[in-house]
Amino acid sequence: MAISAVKAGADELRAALKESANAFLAIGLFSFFVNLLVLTGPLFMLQVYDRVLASRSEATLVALTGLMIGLFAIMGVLDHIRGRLAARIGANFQAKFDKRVFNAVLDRTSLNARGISTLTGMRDLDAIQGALSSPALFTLFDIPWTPFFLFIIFMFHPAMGLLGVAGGLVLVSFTWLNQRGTKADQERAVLASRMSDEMTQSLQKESDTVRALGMRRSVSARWQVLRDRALDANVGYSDSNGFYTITSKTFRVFLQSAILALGAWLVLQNSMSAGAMIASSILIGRALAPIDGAIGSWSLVQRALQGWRQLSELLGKVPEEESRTALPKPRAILEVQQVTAIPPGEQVATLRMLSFNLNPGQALGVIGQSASGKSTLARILTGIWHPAGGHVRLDGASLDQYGFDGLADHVGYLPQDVVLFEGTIAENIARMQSHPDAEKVVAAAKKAGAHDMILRLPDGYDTRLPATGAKLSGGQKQRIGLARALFGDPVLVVLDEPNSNLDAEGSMALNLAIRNLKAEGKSVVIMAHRPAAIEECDLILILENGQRLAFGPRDDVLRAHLRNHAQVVPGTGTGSK
Ligand SMILES: Nc1ncnc2c1ncn2[C@@H]1O[C@H](COP(=O)(O)OP(=O)(O)OP(=O)(O)O)[C@@H](O)[C@H]1O
Repeated sequence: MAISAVKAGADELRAALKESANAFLAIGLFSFFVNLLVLTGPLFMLQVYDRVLASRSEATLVALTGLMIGLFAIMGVLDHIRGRLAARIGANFQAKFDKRVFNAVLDRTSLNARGISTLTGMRDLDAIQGALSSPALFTLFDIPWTPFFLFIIFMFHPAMGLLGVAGGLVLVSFTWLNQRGTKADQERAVLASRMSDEMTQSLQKESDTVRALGMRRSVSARWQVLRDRALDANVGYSDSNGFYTITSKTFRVFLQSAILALGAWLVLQNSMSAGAMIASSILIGRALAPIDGAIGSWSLVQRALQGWRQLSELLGKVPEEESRTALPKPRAILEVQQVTAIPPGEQVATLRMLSFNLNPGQALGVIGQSASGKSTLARILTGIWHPAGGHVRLDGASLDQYGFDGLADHVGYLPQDVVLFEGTIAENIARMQSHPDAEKVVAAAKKAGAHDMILRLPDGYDTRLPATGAKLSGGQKQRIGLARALFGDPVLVVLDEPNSNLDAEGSMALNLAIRNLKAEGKSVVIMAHRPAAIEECDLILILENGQRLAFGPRDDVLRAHLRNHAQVVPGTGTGSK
């Protein structure tokens, strides 16, 4: 992984934090006054012990108490405000990245790249948001005050100061040990629960297969192993973190008493006043609170840091798409020039130096054995994958010049496995637009020859589909998938095995749709296994091991390369090879 990509991702995150610079400054300012007001308690004690008790003046006590109440009230308000500011920094950060991370996660998933789990993207963002909004943030602002409070204790008596510093050092070592002792456990816990979540998701999706093949016991055993691992790591983490948290808390309480004991001894030696003894005890508690807080919120911070690293990597690997100059609607002229394709994260090319042209009104059938590269070509033509070499041009412009969303307006795609989303049939055809234009939806369905089939559904176009699209048969899904591909009047339509689930009626509707597209001057590419799909094709491309074996007019290519061409597409002549 290129370090520069991670750096670019981290820079993007940092830039977003910089946008909250004013809020950070305000928190700094409020923290300044909050910490200054912390002196209220010790000063009050100092006055009560050394002045009120000595003078036995009730009026002074009342005045001091009134002042103390006022100052504490101000401190409470300021502390509350900085809490609200922190919550807003976290929320702004999340709001800024929600869409960006969601898109990056989607792109990353569709690229199917290795090495980074896309599931963590949103959780990483939540973790950073959580840490930014939590009191962990204040630790950063409060810790610089620790030396100041220790200095005041020194002023009371050097021995008290030394005890405070020694106590602080012990707590810092606890923090360090905590960090070392829990990091591995925490990372293990996050990884294990991520893996079990991913498995749960994929099993949920394939629950029918799992049940039908009696795989429930074996997959649940595998899942259980992951769950147990996550649980083990979590318990380990919680044990060690808990140990350090409790030990440091107890130590801090002990230190407060120890400093009282030392103070009392110094008072007995007449080296210090009783007020200073009490004030020191309060101050030491406050001086060491941020260190204690750092240990307590360590898991939050650690998770946020891990999230920061992972998000930097994700955002660095999937840079934000630059805004492109919108191009006019292209003509259906497709040029594939010396294209080589390598699946993301792989080394070996699955398409090699492939070239062909397609003109308006032409349909190309792409045939070839399994794994010959047909679906790879579909992904390249739709811009899902970028060519590792060569160019794909639509009306002269390479596909990336249209931008990802822009391209989708011009290129329709029917994938091999049609997945419909939770929503109505109309929304699905309209590619999940929330208020789809009914006219366009019906036009696309009619073009796909799916209109009548949709009307026969219980609620017609408003039939609601569950997340799995489960209500429909394979053929119905494929026909709605075709309507979705044709929505918005694309000029190039790429159909990957469009008839694998179609009955005779569906096949006829498909062929009619292809004929109509050709008549409208669109171009169509059909990846085909079944002969019926290439009936309407003018051209044929035969792929073998990712290379072009033949390309040309359908009948010529079939006659030259297939022994049984007459059976493949009836009416293409009688000669055989
Ligand atoms: N996402 C991917 N990651 C890695 N390799 C892939 C990926 N998709 C396809 N391949 C590889 O690319 C090669 C071509 O696969 P492709 O799906 O393009 O073939 P196909 O001709 O469409 O096959 P089929 O007719 O069985 O659908 C195969 O060797 C396959 O293993």
